[in-house]
Amino acid sequence: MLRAYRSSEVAAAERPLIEAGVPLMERASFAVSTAVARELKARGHRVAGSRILVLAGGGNNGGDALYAGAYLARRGAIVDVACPAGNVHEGGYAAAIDAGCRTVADDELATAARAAGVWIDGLAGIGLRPPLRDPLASVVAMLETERATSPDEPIVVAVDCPTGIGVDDGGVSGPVLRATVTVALAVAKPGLLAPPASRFCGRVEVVDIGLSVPGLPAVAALGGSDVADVLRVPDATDHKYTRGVVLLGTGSAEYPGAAVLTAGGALGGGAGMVRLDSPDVASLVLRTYPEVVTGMGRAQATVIGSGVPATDVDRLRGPLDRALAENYPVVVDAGALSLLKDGYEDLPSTAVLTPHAGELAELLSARGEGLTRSDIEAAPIRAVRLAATVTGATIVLKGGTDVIAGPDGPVYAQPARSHWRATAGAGDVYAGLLGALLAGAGEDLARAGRGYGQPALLAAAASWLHAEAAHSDGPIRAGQIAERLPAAIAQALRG
Ligand SMILES: NC(=O)C1=CN([C@@H]2O[C@H](COP(=O)(O)OP(=O)(O)OC[C@H]3O[C@@H](n4cnc5c(N)ncnc54)[C@H](OP(=O)(O)O)[C@@H]3O)[C@@H](O)[C@H]2O)[C@@H](O)CC1
Ligand SMILES: Nc1ncnc2c1ncn2[C@@H]1O[C@H](COP(=O)(O)OP(=O)(O)O)[C@@H](O)[C@H]1O
Ligand SMILES: [K+]
Repeated sequence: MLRAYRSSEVAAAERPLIEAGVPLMERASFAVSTAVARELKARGHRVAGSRILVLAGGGNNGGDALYAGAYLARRGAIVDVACPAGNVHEGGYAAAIDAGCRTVADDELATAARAAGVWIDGLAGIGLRPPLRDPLASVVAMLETERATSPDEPIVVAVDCPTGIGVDDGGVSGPVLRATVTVALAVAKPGLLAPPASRFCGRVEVVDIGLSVPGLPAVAALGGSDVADVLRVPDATDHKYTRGVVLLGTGSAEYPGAAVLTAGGALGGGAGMVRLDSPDVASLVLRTYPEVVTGMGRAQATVIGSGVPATDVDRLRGPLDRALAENYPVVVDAGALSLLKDGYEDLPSTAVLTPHAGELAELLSARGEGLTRSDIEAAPIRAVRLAATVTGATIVLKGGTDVIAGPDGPVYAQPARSHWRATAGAGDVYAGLLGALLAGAGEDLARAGRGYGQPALLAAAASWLHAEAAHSDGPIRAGQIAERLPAAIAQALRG
């Protein structure tokens, strides 16, 4: 699991170590130099003879970059050092010069940037309060133009974070120096995991510098082994009912395929049984999935709304109210979200809403919170937190990175592995899959009651599996994502 902590929490954890003389900057800069060497090696280059540009701001982030430049110069790299902020970390600068680095004047920076195969971004780290001001804003804009027009893209190694991102809120409010790899010191930061800032980070590597941050992370991203920990694996005592029954109120005469796709998601996600309560589309679903049982009956999780137009959602009130009354999890997707615009004031966290940004904007505005779709896309962490607080429910904001929050606990940010996933029906598969994971835990969730963080964790696990199943180098259909879910589960369990 990648755990991200806010800059104030990192700074507070760092303070006693620095006072005790623990050489954090030495460790951080060594880790950065190692990451640079590894990037060069991966492209068939050696450190010795490589041209490297250190971009150093006036704070400790610049210090890290300068000491890293010194290490690399000692290994034979040709290292240029640019300090465009007007001030510089003195110890780092002295070390760099001592190791043979060359200082680049401001008017030589573009030429030095073009000549270098690697840029080390130490302009600003967790001390940055965005948006970036001049002169750094102009420097970053110039470097981005340089990169866009250069025939050989440089490897950009960001120290702690790409300069310019909203480290704590994941926002992007001005120029950002896009990274190839971000070397996160000690822990990740929210902006490294959550969009839109995370889109500027490249690969995120967290390096151990002997600093741990206490408490729950603000944002987390599950990996395969975390998913394995929350999956319910059947044993010799299980049968179809104990594994979890998913009831689907999905699909309609207008959108019949959504019922097929949610059923595929639920079956592929390991439901013990899938029941379908959508008579209009039952024969179509049975043709693809004869395993599905039609009609009402007991279920440990309910999925409603995928492929159900607003004109037809009233029939879903019954299954929704029943799930809420019995405290069983319910996934409220697509058309069924419109039911929540009126009433349903205080939902439990076992109600999991799966809007895309447009649907979330509508839901929030019905609840008196005037956020537009673009406000939500610009600040998804804030939007899901707000929606979870206002509704009481667990929110899955679907997109290139799924951003998930319950009324308490961390926000989860689960990235797609391939953007070919953005295809019609992929969300239906997700809803069914999530139904299966919730059904597996349904009895426990029903007993645990309100405010319980597990639904968000299960939704994050569903996002990981969905991303894995949708991983593709070319176009993929939603039905194929459903078919690949069993392999994704097997992969998580293999570790
Ligand atoms: N945590 C750890 O474990 C360790 C942390 N370490 C490192 O310390 C870093 C944090 O260092 P930090 O606190 O000195 O701040 P930093 O990121 O260099 O930024 C401050 C500079 O940015 C500037 N600046 C600010 N806002 C700006 C704006 N809008 N536009 C333009 N400029 C702006 C600000 O200028 P000022 O506002 O003061 O004029 C100042 O010059 C951290 O990310 C990591 O790399 C490691 O060395 C050791 C272990
Ligand atoms: N840019 C993107 N890259 C990868 N996945 C995406 C992107 N945008 C959306 N997705 C995913 O595609 C799915 C789309 O769901 P949704 O909008 O509900 O579509 P539908 O209703 O057609 O199924 C979601 O699982 C979402 O996470
Ligand atoms: K940086």
